[in-house]
Amino acid sequence: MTRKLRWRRVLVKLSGEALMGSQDFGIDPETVGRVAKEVAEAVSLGAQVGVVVGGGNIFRGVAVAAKGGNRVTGDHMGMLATVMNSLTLADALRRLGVPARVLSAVPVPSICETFTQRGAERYMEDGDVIVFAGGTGNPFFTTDSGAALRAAEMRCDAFLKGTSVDGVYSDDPKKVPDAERYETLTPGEMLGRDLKVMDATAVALARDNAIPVIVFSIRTPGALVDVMNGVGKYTVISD
Ligand SMILES: Nc1ncnc2c1ncn2[C@@H]1O[C@H](COP(=O)(O)OP(=O)(O)OP(=O)(O)O)[C@@H](O)[C@H]1O
Ligand SMILES: O=c1ccn([C@@H]2O[C@H](COP(=O)(O)O)[C@@H](O)[C@H]2O)c(=O)[nH]1
Repeated sequence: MTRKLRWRRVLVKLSGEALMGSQDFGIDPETVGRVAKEVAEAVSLGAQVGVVVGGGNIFRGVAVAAKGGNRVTGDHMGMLATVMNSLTLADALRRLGVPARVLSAVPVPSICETFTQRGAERYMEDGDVIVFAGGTGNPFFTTDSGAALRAAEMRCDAFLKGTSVDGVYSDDPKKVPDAERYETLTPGEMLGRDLKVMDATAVALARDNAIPVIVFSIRTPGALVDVMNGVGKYTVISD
């Protein structure tokens, strides 16, 4: 018996920091392999999958600005960091036999294709996993906003944010141990309470396009497939 798919097409946002594994910086190949396997399993359920990887394991523009440097240059470097993460994830997917393509909002034509909505649509319909690199292509944004933008452009049925915590809490659970996890929240509640797990632009963009956001822990093995099957621990943000 074939299980009914919860969503036909999903955008999976993976935290850059999750790719570090137990390291303090950079890319841990073993962790990338484990995450790629989980994406491959999501694909095997029959869904069309787009992925956005953050860059926090390598570089964030705000870190430059905090030290008095040029924020725009810092953001350019951050976007290039997401290209690096995307390349390694796509390679790991291909090693598992999953066709994967990196489409970057920042043109680096000798390395990967430049993002166009039409190109991405064609590849997704063919069943390729698209790894959307370079965020929005603009400074002063984050990959969460880039992911919400791609989810809207690609008409995804859900935006699955895989991060280092297993949902949205009443406060940052890493700082406030007795913070409570929400099962569901509306985007209005999320924005009104200024909850920080993802930026307000991303929440608003998903809300305006009626795309539910599911926040789950990509550090928990199997959590992505559980979310696809509607089980496990996560928070749903939707009206
Ligand atoms: N109310 C909250 N509920 C849950 N997490 C929160 C909350 N407030 C702050 N956080 C923090 O937000 C973090 C997730 O945001 P962050 O931007 O660090 O991750 P990311 O987007 O997954 O990573 P990256 O930028 O590397 O892609 C969590 O690690 C958590 O500590
Ligand atoms: O649209 C975008 C997306 C990202 N950036 C820069 O990249 C880093 C890494 O992304 P995270 O979302 O923080 O993981 C980000 O801090 C920005 O510096 C960008 O400029 N525009």
